[in-house]
Amino acid sequence: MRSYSLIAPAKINLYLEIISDRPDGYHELTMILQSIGLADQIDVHSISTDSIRVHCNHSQVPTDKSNLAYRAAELMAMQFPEAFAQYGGVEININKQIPVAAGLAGGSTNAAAVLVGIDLLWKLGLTQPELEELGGTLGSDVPFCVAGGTAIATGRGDQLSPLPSLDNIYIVLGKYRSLEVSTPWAYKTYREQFGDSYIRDSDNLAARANAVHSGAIVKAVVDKDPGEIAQKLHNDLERVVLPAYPQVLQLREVFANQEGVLGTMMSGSGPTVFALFESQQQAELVLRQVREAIINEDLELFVTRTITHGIKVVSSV
Ligand SMILES: C[C@](O)(CO)[C@H](O)COP(=O)(O)OP(=O)(O)OC[C@H]1O[C@@H](n2ccc(N)nc2=O)[C@H](O)[C@@H]1O
Ligand SMILES: Nc1ncnc2c1ncn2[C@@H]1O[C@H](COP(=O)(O)OP(=O)(O)OP(=O)(O)O)[C@@H](O)[C@H]1O
Repeated sequence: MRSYSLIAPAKINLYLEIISDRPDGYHELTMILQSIGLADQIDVHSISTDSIRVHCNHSQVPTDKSNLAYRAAELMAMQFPEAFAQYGGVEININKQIPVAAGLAGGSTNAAAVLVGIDLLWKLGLTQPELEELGGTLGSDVPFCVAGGTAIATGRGDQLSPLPSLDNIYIVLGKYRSLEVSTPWAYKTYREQFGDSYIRDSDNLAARANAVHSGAIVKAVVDKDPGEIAQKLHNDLERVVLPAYPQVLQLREVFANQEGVLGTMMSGSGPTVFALFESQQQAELVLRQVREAIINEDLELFVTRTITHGIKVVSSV
């Protein structure tokens, strides 16, 4: 095969708790990550020159080396120079549907798809843990994007433990097109404001265990109880992003006041806000109500749902 098309789903954070900072400059986290139906399509194919080329239909997405998909291809070329020499270069087409810089792991899932696609193109036969490990060198969210489904993520977000799959919880996503939140800014601001409460004593296991409060939502996920999951949603980064972005706070409040919303929260470092629903009908109704409550063409709204997979191959030629 010389060409693969892959679906690269976005993620939301059902839970994000910051435990402490780390010597490597990252933060120690406890998260629950969830793949959702909103996805980009990534096409990868071999080309005769020994170069990496990226094309994208979205004007805000760079196509040079700063694109995470480009960096994923470059990493594969460096790790597997013989395969790169044998199969030649790679052309990557990104059909972007996931809002950019939105807290939905758009770049990370594109990178994950390129790792999976090149593994297939070059017949490397890498295992999922090997792909996840490579992904971790590109970004903290990339290993989850390879695996997908529902998972607890610890460490800097790259250590994954799968949870039972959550299928068909319906979701409305809201994002202001012109608002972007920088992930490094969000973590840095959090550290400046709340760093005093970090548990830095790595030997004090009891203190670290007490610092993690994810037990109730993990139980709700294991019980597959959407109402209970929605009650236990949590994201520490809301503490810095909501005060700095009043529009995001307002959107969250509008969601919270709609009938049928099980729960609402900001995803990752934002600014996307999501709300959870029992049915697609309720989700579509609330989308229309929010559109009427906030008359602003800058606000984009999507209905989607939880899904049980990460990167998926849809065709090969
Ligand atoms: C906000 C989340 O999307 C939630 O899933 C992730 O924690 C961020 O994942 P990501 O975008 O893949 O992040 P990376 O590319 O690894 O890191 C971007 C920047 O975010 C900060 N960062 C990220 C992850 C982490 N555990 N601690 C951090 O402090 C660091 O400043 C880092 O330089
Ligand atoms: N393939 C890509 N898709 C989208 N953005 C990319 C990509 N590669 C690089 N970028 C750059 O990365 C920045 C962050 O975009 P991205 O959509 O990945 O953010 P995000 O969803 O907030 O990520 P995360 O949830 O992992 O923190 C953008 O401003 C964009 O310039």
